[in-house]
Amino acid sequence: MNDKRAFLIVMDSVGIGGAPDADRFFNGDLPDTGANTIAHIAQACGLSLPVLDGLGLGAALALASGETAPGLDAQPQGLWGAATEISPGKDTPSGHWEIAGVPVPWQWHYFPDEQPAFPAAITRRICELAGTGGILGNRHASGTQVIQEFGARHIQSGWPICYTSADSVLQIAAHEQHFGLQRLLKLCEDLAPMLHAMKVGRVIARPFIGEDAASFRRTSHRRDYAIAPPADTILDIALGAGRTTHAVGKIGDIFSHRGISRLHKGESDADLAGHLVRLGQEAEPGSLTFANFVEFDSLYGHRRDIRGYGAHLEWFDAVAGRFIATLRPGDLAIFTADHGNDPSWCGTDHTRERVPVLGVGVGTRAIGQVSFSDIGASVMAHLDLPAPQEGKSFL
Ligand SMILES: O=P(O)(O)O[C@H]1O[C@H](CO)[C@@H](O)[C@H]1O
Ligand SMILES: [Mn+2]
Ligand SMILES: [Mn+2]
Repeated sequence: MNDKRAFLIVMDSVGIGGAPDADRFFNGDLPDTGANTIAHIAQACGLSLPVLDGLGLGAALALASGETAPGLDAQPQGLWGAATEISPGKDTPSGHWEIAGVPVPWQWHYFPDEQPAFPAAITRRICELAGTGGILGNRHASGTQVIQEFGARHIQSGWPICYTSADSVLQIAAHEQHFGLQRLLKLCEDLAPMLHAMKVGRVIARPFIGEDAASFRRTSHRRDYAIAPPADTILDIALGAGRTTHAVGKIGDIFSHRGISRLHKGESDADLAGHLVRLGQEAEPGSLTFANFVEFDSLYGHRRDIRGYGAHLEWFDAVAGRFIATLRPGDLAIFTADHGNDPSWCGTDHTRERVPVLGVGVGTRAIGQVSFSDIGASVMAHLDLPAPQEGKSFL
């Protein structure tokens, strides 16, 4: 067997602008045209990313969008390029599945930005499963704001807080103790088949703790109940060929737990960084490690926190350096992203953008403009495994 290892690392929402179809995606009434996560953070507060920029982040930014950014001007030393998505959604599963060789072949169902957001049949089903007389929320919302607003009424009435966003999701926030964590997870799991049948991508359990608006806080016990990918992804192909596949962070949930040998979860990106560095040291010959670092998106992008996002990028850059130091000759590591989430943009939703493709282990190489699925095809080529249904290796 080929001993080479592959590491595919998704920096969730770290986009570089330039998506050719950005005008078809919206935050509120405003199209995503011009959104650029990396450029706008760098222009607002400067960025020092010696590792990622050294691989070619600034060069990829200029290639993707024609933008330059202060501090991102190194001569690329790695494999570098920019990837464009074709799936009709700017959500996390669409981005990851396409990276893994399976663009989304259907239109997702989105709930309208109206009140109520959910049709009566869904509300009835939630009430029946939860044993409650109603639901709270029932609209588009930010998850941190919705628990501030409805948390106290939730504790008092016992009704679950149900909300959605510009993504194809139905999210249910409920208190870990007053409602019960296991009860919330069971509710979401039992509700998911109805939603999946209508092409709603995910039902997401959003447990929280605290006793009043000042102390309500979401916990790391979030769980996503996602539609399964419609074809074999690189994880299915690698596992099916007898390779070990490591899923770090949300990857298990995103792929509906298919094609995964071992899950490595954590409370925070800091925990996941520990897993990634350990896997760099320990992952088996021939293995595939697929990691997602979610906090760029969940803590900073959706919260429109430009400085927080910038600081997290700089923290991650140091993690990337520590991880790269563990790699062995023959290994390939690729850093990329699944969509944008420009914290300088209006609204609170993802932004349609191109993403960087930054590789370590194959020398300095400009790959130019590629597609999301070329990333998965390249990982499979590196591992000497069959290509997924879409994509062409750039190696
Ligand atoms: O505001 P919160 O609850 O973090 O929701 C965000 O998280 C969801 C799933 O990733 C997205 O659809 C976005 O709305
Ligand atoms: Mn994402
Ligand atoms: Mn998100």
